[in-house]
Parts: sequence; C-alpha cells; structure tokens
Amino acid sequence: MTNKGLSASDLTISRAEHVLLEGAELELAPSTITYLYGENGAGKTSLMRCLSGLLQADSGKIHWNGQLITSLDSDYFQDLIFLAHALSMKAELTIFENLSFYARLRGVKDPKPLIDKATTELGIGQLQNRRFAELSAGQQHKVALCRLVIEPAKIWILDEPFVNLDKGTRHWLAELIQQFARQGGTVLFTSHHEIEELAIDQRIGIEH
Ligand SMILES: Nc1ncnc2c1ncn2[C@@H]1O[C@H](COP(=O)(O)OP(=O)(O)OP(=O)(O)O)[C@@H](O)[C@H]1O
Repeated sequence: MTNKGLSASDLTISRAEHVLLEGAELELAPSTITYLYGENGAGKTSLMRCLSGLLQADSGKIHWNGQLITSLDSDYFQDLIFLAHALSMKAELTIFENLSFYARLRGVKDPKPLIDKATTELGIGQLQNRRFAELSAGQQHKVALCRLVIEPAKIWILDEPFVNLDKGTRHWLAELIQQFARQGGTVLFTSHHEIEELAIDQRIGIEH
C-alpha cells in the first residue's frame, strides 16, 4: 500500500489558555521535507508534540497513512522518530547502551554495526562506552542524531536538529535528511534560520 503521509485537519492547539493554532490544515507527503518556522513561543514544539501523538490537541484530526493516529497506537510510534529538545537519553547509561535500547525497541536485533557506523560518522565512535552524563552538550546532541541512522522509520519530526552543530555535522545531517526523503521518508523540522544545505519542499510558518 502506498504511504499517504501525515495530515492534520481543523487542528486547534492551545497552551495555558493561549490559542496557538486555530483550525490549521497540514499535509506532509512522503518524500518531502517541510520546514516549520516561527518566533520563540509561537507553538512549533506544541504542534510537533501533537503530530507525534504526545500532546492532545483541543480539536482536529491527525491521520498517518490514512488512519487516525489515535487508532494506530504503537504502530505509529514504530514508524515515527520524534527528536525533541530534551534528548531523551538516560544519563547513567553509556552511548552504546542508550542507542542499543532505542534500536531494540524497534526490533533491531544486532544494533552494533549500525551504532558503530553512526558514531564513527559523527566522530564519537571512541566514546561509545562513556556515560551520557559525561559528554559535552554537542556530543550529547550527536548521540541523539545517531538514532536517525540506527532506527528504521518512515517519518521524522525533528525539533531544532541543527542547533549548535558544527559545519561538518550540519552537512552530514542535511545529507541524511535528503537521503531519507529520497527513499520515501516524510520529514518535518524546525529551525530558527534556513538551512542552506537542505532542499526544502514546503514551508509552514506559525504566527503569534
Ligand atoms: N507545558 C506547558 N504548559 C503550559 N504552557 C506551555 C507548555 N509548553 C509550552 N507552553 C506555552 O506554549 C507556547 C508555545 O510554546 P512552544 O514550545 O510550542 O513554542 P515554540 O514555537 O516551539 O518556541 P521556541 O522557538 O522558543 O522553542 C508558549 O507560550 C509556551 O509558554
């Protein structure tokens, strides 16, 4: 069956009685990269959390591949990687243990070759046995990015994935995103500035 992508209709989201989005319509097709922009506090993260099924919208419907995400339960989470600001890693576990955990959740039986590949490409291969808490902020961010290489998925929702990356890593991530989209993946990402390395198919702005 052809993947129909992610869509939202008549979506209204408010936080603390402040309406962030009202009756929004959204179409994120497979093989496309969508750039979500807006000022601080506009509601980008809130929208991403709703689209990831982590935050309840006030009203509206969100469909993944033609089905309501609320009816898909864990099937949707098997297709989705949501990379949030909070990197969702266990501070006391090593890089290898954290990434193995995520890989195994997705049914990757032998994650070591993929973990080796991703960490080597990002220059943190020699730190695999270092506890996450002992890494610099940039190294921690790179560990989270490794998930994109290690876990099979069909949709990536990425909250400021390019923030504070050095030039080499920015190129690496832009190429990875383009490759994922070329292979049929759906991508939504936020950033406070345009990423010149990335060919963007759709731009969505949220206003205050
Ligand atoms: N857990 C929460 N409870 C109540 N209000 C919240 C919560 N999280 C965010 N908000 C409010 O919702 C609004 C939108 O926040 P959100 O994080 O979605 O914006 P954003 O566009 O991602 O901002 P930034 O660019 O600064 O990350 C803000 O006014 C914020 O104060």
